[in-house]
Amino acid sequence: MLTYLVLIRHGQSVWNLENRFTGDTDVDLTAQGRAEAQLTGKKLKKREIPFVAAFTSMLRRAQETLDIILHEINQPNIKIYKTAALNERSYGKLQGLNKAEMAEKYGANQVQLWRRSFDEVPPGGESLRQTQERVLPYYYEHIEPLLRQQKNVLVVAHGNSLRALMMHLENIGEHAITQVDIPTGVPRLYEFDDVFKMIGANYIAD
Ligand SMILES: O=C(O)[C@H](O)COP(=O)(O)O
Repeated sequence: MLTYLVLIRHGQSVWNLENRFTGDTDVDLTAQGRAEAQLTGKKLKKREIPFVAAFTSMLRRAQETLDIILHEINQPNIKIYKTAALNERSYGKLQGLNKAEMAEKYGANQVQLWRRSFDEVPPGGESLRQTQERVLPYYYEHIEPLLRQQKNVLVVAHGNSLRALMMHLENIGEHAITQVDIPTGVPRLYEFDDVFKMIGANYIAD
């Protein structure tokens, strides 16, 4: 018997669309973001995976994405957990500012480091390492035990809180993670065998 973990970055948000640093600012989904969530729900419904639990952050772009998915898959007994541990990494003073304008002001290289490196701390915000230091303890305590009991789990969170988790799940190093970008609203499916060995990690295309 296989066990499944599905990670999903929320659908496109208003500030994704406007190319602004978002971090833990609570912004809404766009119409496209809601459509992405709906499509994800349809893809998951086709797989007929029975989930026992769904985890999301305290931010409404993730919660709304999860609501739309749950509506599509129609499994009313899924237990829902909301936690700030899965919130997006804080971008501190960059939040609200335009990414392209910041690249003009500080240089594309610096902006890329703030966005993708493991250790660089954005002004007043969190590095990916610091994000991982809150995401992983939550994962070990609340999510991994369910998977080890062969229970299927859904996680709807954010680009960087999920990159932090992916590093652990897929054994991605501090250098390699700089190349990893997670698309909005596309489910990533992990399959584990009955001794909790990962046997697959793929985005679900259809
Ligand atoms: O916080 C943000 O701006 C986005 O959710 C993720 O942005 P990034 O791709 O710049 O890390």
